[in-house]
Amino acid sequence: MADQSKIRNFSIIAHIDHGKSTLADRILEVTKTVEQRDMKAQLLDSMDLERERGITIKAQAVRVMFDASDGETYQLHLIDTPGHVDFSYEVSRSLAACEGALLVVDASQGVEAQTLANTYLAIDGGLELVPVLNKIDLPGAEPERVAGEVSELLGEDPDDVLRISAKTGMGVREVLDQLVQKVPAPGGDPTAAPRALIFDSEFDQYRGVIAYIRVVDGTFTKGEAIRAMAAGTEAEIDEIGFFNPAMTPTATLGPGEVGYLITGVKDVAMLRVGDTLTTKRGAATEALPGYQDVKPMVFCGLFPIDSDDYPDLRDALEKLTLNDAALSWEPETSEALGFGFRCGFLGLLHMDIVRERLEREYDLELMTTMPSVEFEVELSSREIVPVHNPSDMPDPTKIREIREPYIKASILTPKEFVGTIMELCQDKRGTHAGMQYLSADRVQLEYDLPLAEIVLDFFDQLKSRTRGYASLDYELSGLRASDLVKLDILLSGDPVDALSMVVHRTKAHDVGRVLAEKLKQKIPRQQFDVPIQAAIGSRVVARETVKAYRKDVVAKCYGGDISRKRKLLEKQKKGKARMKQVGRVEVPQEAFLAVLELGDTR
Ligand SMILES: Nc1nc2c(ncn2[C@@H]2O[C@H](COP(=O)(O)OP(=O)(O)OP(=O)(O)O)[C@@H](O)[C@H]2O)c(=O)[nH]1
Repeated sequence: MADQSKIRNFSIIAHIDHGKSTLADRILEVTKTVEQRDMKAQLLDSMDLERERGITIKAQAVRVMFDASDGETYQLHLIDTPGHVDFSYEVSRSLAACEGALLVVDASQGVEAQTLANTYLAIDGGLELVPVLNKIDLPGAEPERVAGEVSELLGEDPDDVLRISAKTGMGVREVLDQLVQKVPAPGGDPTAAPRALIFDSEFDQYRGVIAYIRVVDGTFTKGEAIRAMAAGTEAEIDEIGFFNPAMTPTATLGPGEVGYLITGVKDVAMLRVGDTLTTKRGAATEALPGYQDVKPMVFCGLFPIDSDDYPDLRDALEKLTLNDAALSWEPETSEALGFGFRCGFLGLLHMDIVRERLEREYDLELMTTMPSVEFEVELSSREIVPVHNPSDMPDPTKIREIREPYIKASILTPKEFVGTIMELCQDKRGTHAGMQYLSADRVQLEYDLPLAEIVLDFFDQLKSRTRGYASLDYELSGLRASDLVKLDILLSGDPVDALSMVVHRTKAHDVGRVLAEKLKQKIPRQQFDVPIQAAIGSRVVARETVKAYRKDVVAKCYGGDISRKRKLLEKQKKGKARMKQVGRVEVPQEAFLAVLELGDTR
């Protein structure tokens, strides 16, 4: 068994694009875990989608052997963490599997919102941090300034902060040397009842669920019967091993070691991230801390364009759920769109990824309705009902109170943009909750904001107002009562359920007006006039008309936007326009997402 004192478990944490994957690749090279010629760029990002989007979705864990300059050989486990706020629970579990973390900061950018959020997570988890300035090969690098920011954050001497280039490999060895000195060896009792943390789990078509584990106490051996303490799942270990970076079976994993475990279990929900594994014989009685059921935050309807595809969509969702415990769905029937599913996601990015996988891997053509959050509605009868579909909103006369989820947002920005960001936050019903200077030029703003506003277009607007310089991180802070109303859209006099939305009363008029205008641009001319109305209850607040088709009108001109969220819309333009017959009216997919563009004109 491995010498526990020579094990080091660490993650790399960084803001998106600061070079985490590149540094991980260099570490594999420096330690000769992979030969340079075998090195595929960004080996750790295994899914195609990830590589294409350039973001890390799944945590991975690689064992590397490092001959340090102190003459000792260390067994390092590098645990890669997801880089997006949607997956923050997975990040927290990956960090819980480590004693230390490399904090990578782009020397040409500086500390960003996610750098801060991850740093706080790591500090809360008691991790030892090794800060690193990356990309010093760039002409625009400002290592002195950024070292100052890092030292503000961690209290380090700025001169001790390593300066490296993950691209050229410069300084990477020194990083590992500093790491083995600073980060403590894992504690853990080899004789205690066995416990291991599942920090990630994924479904493999051939092998079933692969659980990524960090052994805390005792040992786990092939053939042994195990139990997941929160889920109650019982199974036998078919294979246990580590990543080198290929899966390498071994006989046992002991305290402090990181690896994988295969049991034949076929559903990731049975071996969930955050759960504690123990052995059936000599079982531990106390689970490791920090288990949480992840809850979906954002919901939307997914409907097949061709209603014959409904069973295929169900199959595809069932398969995806095997691999994604955070994805939830239930059948939904819409008068406008027919049979489909109401799906719940961790956030907008998660939603985008799932939708894309359904279309790409399962070859489905889908209509997506606008994203919504989950409201809590207290009826006059005091009964409390969750509502995550605007069309399910109860009759207003029966409602005592509607509560909506709020977030605490942390925004990092150069100080010149503070004014415009405050304006944006106020427009999004935010309340100011604090402001600090991180350095002479960089400011951290804190706001309490309704999640519903963030879900729509907050992030895009933040980026465009600050030319990409501001960064955002947030966490859920609870529910608050709000004066919300349901806004209905009627086409040719018929309400279209899939276009309903829940908005704040003070904004209902403006939103109704802009939405009607947007829909007018999106809905192509038909053989007859199509009146578009926005209404609160029976009160019409806005009206537009799509005039009947005339011969000289050739095609619709679709507006163009370039942000990530609107790629959703972009994509439609490339292929044939997706249309759905709603009553007498042909409605394109874009119309159902028109609400995402509201912010442009508001
Ligand atoms: N010039 C230079 N570019 C670098 C360096 N390290 C990374 N990059 C580039 O920066 C970009 C982002 O690097 P990644 O390693 O993908 O960043 P990441 O932090 O893993 O990003 P996510 O996985 O999206 O969180 C890539 O284009 C890299 O080639 C460096 O030291 N110097």
